[in-house]
Amino acid sequence: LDLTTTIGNYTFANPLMNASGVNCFDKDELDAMVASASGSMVTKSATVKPRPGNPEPRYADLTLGSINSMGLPNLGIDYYLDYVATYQAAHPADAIFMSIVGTTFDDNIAVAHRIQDSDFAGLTEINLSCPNVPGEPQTAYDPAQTVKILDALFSFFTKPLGVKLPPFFDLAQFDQMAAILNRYPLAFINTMNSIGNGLMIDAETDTALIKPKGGFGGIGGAYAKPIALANVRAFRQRLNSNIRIIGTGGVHTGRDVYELILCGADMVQVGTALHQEGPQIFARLLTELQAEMTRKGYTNLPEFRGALKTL
Ligand SMILES: C=Cc1c(C(=O)O)[nH]c(=O)[nH]c1=O
Repeated sequence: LDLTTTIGNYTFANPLMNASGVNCFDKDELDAMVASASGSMVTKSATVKPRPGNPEPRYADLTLGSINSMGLPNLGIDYYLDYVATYQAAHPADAIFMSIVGTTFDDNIAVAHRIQDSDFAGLTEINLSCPNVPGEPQTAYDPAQTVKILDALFSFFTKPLGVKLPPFFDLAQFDQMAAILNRYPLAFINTMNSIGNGLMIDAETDTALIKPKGGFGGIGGAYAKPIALANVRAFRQRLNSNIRIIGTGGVHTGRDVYELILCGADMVQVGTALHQEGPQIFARLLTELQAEMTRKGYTNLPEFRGALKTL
């Protein structure tokens, strides 16, 4: 079966990759992604300077997913630029993604300049949806701030650029956000980030599971799947066809991958399940995706991409 998928001038052998923040913090984790069966990979969202992140416990596995308030721990943009420079020299034909984020408007611009001025030849994902920087609202929930950042970025950034979005829950919000995004030459959007500011409790101690923010953290995993399917579908229905879509949220089986593509996804990222199962999950997901395609009589992704039926 043909699992190739394309974003702009980049073609990937298959649509699977990690979600930023999972299995991509340092060289060891990134090398494990390179060794996996994934079609591509993305680095942990990088800030201008390294960050230790929030106090622990800041992550917990849940029966139906995960909760995290990591607080943007990362080794800084220079570390990840070094890693991708080495990677590109060794894999000139394979494109990977770098994720960037700023805790202020100026930092978003500064970290983007670092990529623009580098030899990085892959795709850049700017994170407009980190829910766990105390005191900082998720950028993409503020339309004016989103416009301000995208106006500034596209005044100098010429490399392929996409945005990582938080989930939206109202059709008017889909309309408003899509109208903004359609004004820019985006290579892709990635929908979605974790569902911000959930809360889970330890039954023995009646205590919040994680320490930061009084236990509030982003929710991923099975809890996220219905929201991710809807966000992929809603943006596919609203965005210009030249803006591709990466679908993220709730992937645990090949059928989950299939359903995000059915809703319109070009690439599919795996977060919580990758954290819980490890990079060998990609070989399992590819086997299961191909089994589902065969069951449905498809031999490639465009045959069923966006083909969700409604009653
Ligand atoms: C980059 C910060 C993020 C984090 C974090 O580092 O707390 N967790 C998420 O679930 N999504 C994010 O975008």
